[in-house]
Amino acid sequence: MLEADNLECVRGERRLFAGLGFKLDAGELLYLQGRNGAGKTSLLRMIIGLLPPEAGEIRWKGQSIRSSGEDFRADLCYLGHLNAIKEELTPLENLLAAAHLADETLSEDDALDALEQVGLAGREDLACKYLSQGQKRRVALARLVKERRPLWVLDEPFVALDVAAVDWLAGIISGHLQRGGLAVMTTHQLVGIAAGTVRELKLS
Ligand SMILES: Nc1ncnc2c1ncn2[C@@H]1O[C@H](COP(=O)(O)OP(=O)(O)OP(=O)(O)O)[C@@H](O)[C@H]1O
Repeated sequence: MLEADNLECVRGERRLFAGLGFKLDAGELLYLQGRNGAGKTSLLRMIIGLLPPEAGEIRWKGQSIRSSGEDFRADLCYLGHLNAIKEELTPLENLLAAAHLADETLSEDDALDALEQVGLAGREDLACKYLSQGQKRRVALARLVKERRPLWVLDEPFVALDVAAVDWLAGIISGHLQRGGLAVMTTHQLVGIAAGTVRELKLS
């Protein structure tokens, strides 16, 4: 469903990678690995269509993501390494706003349920600026609880999470894969995620 052929990435003066390819089908997980600066985030940005490759092509359901545009974006959920939450808004407001921006329907009850699942019950109405780093990360990750778009692209999703939250997130990603979803993620910590197939791609 997601395929990349012969990708080349140049940032500034440096060629980060060339001739890179992969194939990912329903229920499969792709881990991107590599040292700091190897180009993992750059590759994720290519996959979501924000960074055009110097050469090569990425296809979703057989069609180039450059021509599938809106159809591709409707199937995509991207979580960056920054939390992309508004500090002045509460967790509940942030979650509802994120759903609205993504053109998704999310009821207040579902949002409250998601926040409870990420351990933020009792903090729903507190401005995010008063939350800890890990709690802010949990607000961002709460989006995934009700997320049913098939392709998840996650940049360092486990950063700042405690052991219990790492387990919780691994379970959420496993559930997505078991429903036939796909996930691409960067990580510096290999976390055990139950998946039909786990692929690893190392950028050097
Ligand atoms: N807009 C840009 N212009 C020039 N160089 C850039 C630009 N964006 C990124 N780079 C460079 O590209 C390289 C790869 O960056 P990238 O963020 O993709 O690495 P990464 O593998 O995700 O690293 P990390 O593990 O530290 O998050 C870095 O050397 C970075 O400085």
